[in-house]
Amino acid sequence: IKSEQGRAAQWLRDANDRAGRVYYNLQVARWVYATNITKFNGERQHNASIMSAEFDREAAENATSFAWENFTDSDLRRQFRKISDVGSAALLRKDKAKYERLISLVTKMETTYSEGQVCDKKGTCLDLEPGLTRLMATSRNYSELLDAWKGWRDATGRKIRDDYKEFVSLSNEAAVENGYRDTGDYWRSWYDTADFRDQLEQLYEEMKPLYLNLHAYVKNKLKAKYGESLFPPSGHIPAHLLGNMWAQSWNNIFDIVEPFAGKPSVDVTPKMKELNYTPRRMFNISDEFFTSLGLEAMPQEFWDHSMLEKPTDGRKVVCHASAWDFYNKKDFRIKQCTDITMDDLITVHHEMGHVEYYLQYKEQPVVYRRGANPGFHEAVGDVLALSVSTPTHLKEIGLLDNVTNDNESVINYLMSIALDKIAFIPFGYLMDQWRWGVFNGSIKFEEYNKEWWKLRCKYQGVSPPIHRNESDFDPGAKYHIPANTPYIRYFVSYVLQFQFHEALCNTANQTGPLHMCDIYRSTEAGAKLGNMLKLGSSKPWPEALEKVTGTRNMSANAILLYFKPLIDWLKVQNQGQTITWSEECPIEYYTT
Ligand SMILES: CC(=O)N[C@@H](CC(=O)O)C(=O)NC[C@H](CC1(C(=O)N[C@@H](Cc2ccc(O)cc2)C(=O)O)CCCC1)C(=O)O
Ligand SMILES: [Zn+2]
Repeated sequence: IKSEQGRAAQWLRDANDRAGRVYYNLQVARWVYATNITKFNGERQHNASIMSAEFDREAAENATSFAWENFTDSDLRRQFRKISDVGSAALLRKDKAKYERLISLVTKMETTYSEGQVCDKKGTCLDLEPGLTRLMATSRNYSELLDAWKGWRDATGRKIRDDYKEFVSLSNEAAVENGYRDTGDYWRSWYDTADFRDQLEQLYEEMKPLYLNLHAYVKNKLKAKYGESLFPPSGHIPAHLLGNMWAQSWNNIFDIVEPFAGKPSVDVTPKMKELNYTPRRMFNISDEFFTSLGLEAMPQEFWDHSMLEKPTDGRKVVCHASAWDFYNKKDFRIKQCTDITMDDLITVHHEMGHVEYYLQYKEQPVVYRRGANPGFHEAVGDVLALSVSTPTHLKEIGLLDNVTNDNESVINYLMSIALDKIAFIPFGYLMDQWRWGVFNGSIKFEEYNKEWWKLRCKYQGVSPPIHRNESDFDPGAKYHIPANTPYIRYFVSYVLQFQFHEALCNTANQTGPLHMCDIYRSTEAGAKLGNMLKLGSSKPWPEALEKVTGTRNMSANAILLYFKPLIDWLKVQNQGQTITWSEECPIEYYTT
């Protein structure tokens, strides 16, 4: 068995090298398409996807010539197990035409989404970025918001409803061919956790009281702003009033909900514009934070080849921000239609967190160049952003003139962070509850939209501001559905990032309250984080988590500790109020 293991190890080294070259070509073709949407580039991307899938399938087939399950070397076994899981490429073995249809459906849906526009009566058309995003963030006109909200869903979700139905059946066929019950079963396998769904439910329940209190407080402020009569008696908040196209983060309505007026503003967007910030400068700030921790700087190729702004030469691009690993240990990029806002400064850190992970695990075999689980990959940048967002840090980089940390300022600050992090929790949870239901057949095509709104009303406490029916397809108006990008990773990340933040703050000897911690320039914290990132997916994720936090379990304790002062304050604010809503959506699904 020894010599066979030796032979297998050699085969693995070759397979990983070949994989690197194949994935490089795939990423280049995908990048060219995403930064210049044309028919030709679409076909080129399609062909590269086929070649990459053929490679994966063939590698999996060749792996079966080794009795790897009996190997004594656990690392060899782990690599073979990962190489044997080919994902949707399993459909190639059964029916190549079906596989081609599957990937062309995803490209078609994602392109429809990326080209979506809303045009007003005068014929001025807005893209999602920056036009509609800015409108949803800054307009305080109920019907203007409603037109944008409805128009976006008409321009995207409605158009891909039948494509999505076909996609679901092909995706499930591939999952079954790959040895899973359905696509959701396959996606959850990446967490390698038997009671994963129960753990998620438990975490949601632990954070629910904080969300209920935030929801009640924000609803009261919105009623004062827009008028009680526009809110359904069921207790839901109309989904278009929360400063975001999907009501998934509410930080853009801070001015409406601000607890204490007259304090130094925590929204540094005006200051960024006043200082003539450029996207490049935003990326330099983020890069400097990473190097202050002793982590890797963005390489020169990153600055040479990234797309940091929406092109002005007429090219159609996928504006949805993304980070790219080209699997050649040299080429790493970000594509972002960066707007000069605090929101986008946070996103810059989020995307650069992905690239830092790529840089830290680039010496791993290709098969391990992944997050310990997908939630880890989503948490890296957000951990640093928690430090960057503190008033003391914003002052240090010149985005805040003065810092006051009396109790009222602390509540204002925690509110601004809660509007992003707590508001997101139910949305991050429900996105894949819907999709897993669609994939396992419990949500039928005829009730896609009804079931979507059931989850939105139940978990988020938001309701549709106008009547919806089954020719609408509102999940399709959220990027990750047409782009077929799983979402539970973000819910997991929002839990993990506070566990990482707490652990790294301790390592950085930050003794104050957790919400004021800034790990900037702590090379000890950076080393602890970097050593975990270097693992990639070479070890089970509880082991990676333990390396940073000392525990092997996800826990909501860190996020609850972080927001403790706000929780106490909100409970006082909401005394005597009903902080829940009826589980069902408002009967008529619309406001009179
Ligand atoms: C080649 C490729 O696909 N690469 C992957 C990375 C990888 O897998 O290696 C990738 O770049 N994915 C894109 C995706 C983009 C964003 C996103 O979609 N965010 C969620 C949820 C959220 C929102 C706010 C926030 O602060 C954190 C999360 C949303 O917008 O709903 C948009 C803005 C932020 C992150 C991303 O970066 O996760
Ligand atoms: Zn991400």
